[in-house]
Amino acid sequence: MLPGQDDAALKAAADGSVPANGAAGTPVGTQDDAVNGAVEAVVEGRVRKGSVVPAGGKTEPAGNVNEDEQTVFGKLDFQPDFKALMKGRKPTSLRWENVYFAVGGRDILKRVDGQVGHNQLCALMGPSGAGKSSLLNTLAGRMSSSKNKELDGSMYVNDEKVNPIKFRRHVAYVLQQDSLVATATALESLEFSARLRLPQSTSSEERTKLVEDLLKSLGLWEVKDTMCGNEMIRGLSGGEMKRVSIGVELVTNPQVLFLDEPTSGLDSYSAFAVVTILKALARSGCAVLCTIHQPSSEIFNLFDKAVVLANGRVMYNGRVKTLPANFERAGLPVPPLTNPADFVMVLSQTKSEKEMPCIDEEKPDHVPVVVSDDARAESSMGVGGTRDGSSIVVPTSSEIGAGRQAPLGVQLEILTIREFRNLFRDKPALIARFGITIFLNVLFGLIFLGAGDVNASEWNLNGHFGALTNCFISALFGAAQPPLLTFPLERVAFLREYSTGTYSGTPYFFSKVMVELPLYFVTSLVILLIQYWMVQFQGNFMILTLEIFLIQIVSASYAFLAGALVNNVQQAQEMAPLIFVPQLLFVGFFRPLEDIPVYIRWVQYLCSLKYGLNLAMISEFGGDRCAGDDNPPAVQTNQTFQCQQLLIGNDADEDLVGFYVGMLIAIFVLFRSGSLVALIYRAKNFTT
Ligand SMILES: Nc1ncnc2c1ncn2[C@@H]1O[C@H](COP(=O)(O)OP(=O)(O)OP(=O)(O)O)[C@@H](O)[C@H]1O
Repeated sequence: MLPGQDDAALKAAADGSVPANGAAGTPVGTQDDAVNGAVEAVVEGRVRKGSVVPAGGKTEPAGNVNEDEQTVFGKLDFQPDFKALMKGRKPTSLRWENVYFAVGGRDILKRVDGQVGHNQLCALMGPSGAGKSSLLNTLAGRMSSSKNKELDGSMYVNDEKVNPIKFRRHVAYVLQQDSLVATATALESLEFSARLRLPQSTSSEERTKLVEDLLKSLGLWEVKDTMCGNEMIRGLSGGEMKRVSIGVELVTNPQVLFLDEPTSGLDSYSAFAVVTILKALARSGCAVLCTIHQPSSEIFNLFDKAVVLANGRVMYNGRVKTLPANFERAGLPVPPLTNPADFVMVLSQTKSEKEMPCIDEEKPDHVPVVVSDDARAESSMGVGGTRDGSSIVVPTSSEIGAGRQAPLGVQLEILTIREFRNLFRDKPALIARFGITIFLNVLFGLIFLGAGDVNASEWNLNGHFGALTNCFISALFGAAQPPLLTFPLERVAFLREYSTGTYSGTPYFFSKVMVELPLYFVTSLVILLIQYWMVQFQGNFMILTLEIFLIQIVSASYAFLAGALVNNVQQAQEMAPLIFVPQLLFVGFFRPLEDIPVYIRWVQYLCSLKYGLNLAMISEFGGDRCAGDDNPPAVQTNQTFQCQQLLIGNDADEDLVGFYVGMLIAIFVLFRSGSLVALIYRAKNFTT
């Protein structure tokens, strides 16, 4: 048995109350209607003894696809087969009734009903703004809570009323935008998901087998070692990426799969491959509902049924095969040689609300006619009962992100491995990071060449001090840039993984810290290795390196907090002045701190540059380090005096080294904690 399978489902399979999925292996689309009907009756009889399945919500026969599908695309060059994944699982049907959603008093979903029958693949269609994503998100338990949103309705799984939020762990949701880690291969992406989302009792052999089966069924075996890629890293094609996104969600063996426009942006063959996979999944027992825009007739015909929304109402709810006949009966025949999908989309966009048909095959006595607005509202209200019976409730913060999770230590280990892999594989970012650091520091070294040589006759304190402050200020600026973008760049992937309970925020956050600390140490070393001898600094090499390291990690803390508070890269970049400008203003160079109004002076305690520079000045100009061994005693005394005056003038007290270090550590802890809280709070309160 594969992990994640339900004991009750296995028991039901054993006692014959459900079909042994895939055992029949009946190819879809090859039977004539009589055979189809017979197979359906058999399957239906075994699955739902004594229950009446409405016409549109028919059970489809289980089995494989791709065996005899007659399409212009021919057959796929791989066999999507999810029987092993869904083995023992009772086929799932999904039904929703009376679903109502309003925002700010505006009705978005006006009490809609629909159903995905056993083994069915259902398309959710409609023009932009019709309410497709709202319905999908509602059923997936992903609707956000807020004062101005009203949500109501009922959802049933295998005819049992469920709360979509409580049912979330059995649901997989594939977003329109692929949110995969660019440097992870297809295999690693699935392994990551399997390692963190499968029960910890799953053996590594079971996990490996599951991931391999999935890669083969998704047609990804040949490209399993290719990185997902992004704009900078060449990787998988769009269709392959989409299949990886589906695979990442399938590892949990979901009962219901929702997809938001899985074919968007794909060429027709890739779209065909994706929908064929979805059909195979449906045939294996998973209820599949996906929004889709303008499918070609080839792809539309792969769907078993369609739910078409227009202006938040159901315009069509029934089988794809019978769609033309149903519209003809409603007096709206599909013109010859017209793709029925195009026809319904045009209809939904051109008819006024009053003229809009309301065809629902699932109503036992449905009469597909154009009904008046009032009558339609009434009939829809009548189906789902009253609001008292609503099972759709808004998730609370604690419910979002909650789910089956590996222990924190395992999460941290796996996330840290992924971070390190990401660091080393993202060569352009690594080269840019170190390339720019080396270039700039060589430039600084040349500009301040020999400025710290206290034995030279042309030594002057201003140049020496300028070299030191420039070294620290540039280290601060350089360190803040990458982390400022870290969270915004990874936000979509993080939210997907967090909302599916793959991991929690704390290990994610600490995995970043684990990678960042050694990285900043190496960067600090590179900075000083270049500048120390070019400038001829006088302080202890290792102490100066540690001070640069400290100022870098504190500076990164501000950037992490800013990054955790924004939604995208652009907003993050706009936050940059907020990090840098106060640092410069509260260092005391432009206006002595005691002259800054007292009610704003406290900001100095949050600015790390001041403490970092005080430490650097003490290391570089403290004691008799400015004297110069080769200088005559008078010059030694003079230079030492100048340096002591510099320390006094800048409030750098050699007795307060511990305080400065403590303040830097305190700022580090404060801002890191702040960014962790912000990250988790925003992720918990984020819903689509
Ligand atoms: N949280 C929300 N706040 C405000 N308006 C919303 C919210 N969710 C949905 N809407 C509005 O509801 C309407 C339906 O949106 P929805 O995203 O469900 O449509 P859709 O059919 O999926 O459209 P598309 O195909 O363009 O994605 C839109 O006008 C949208 O602006």
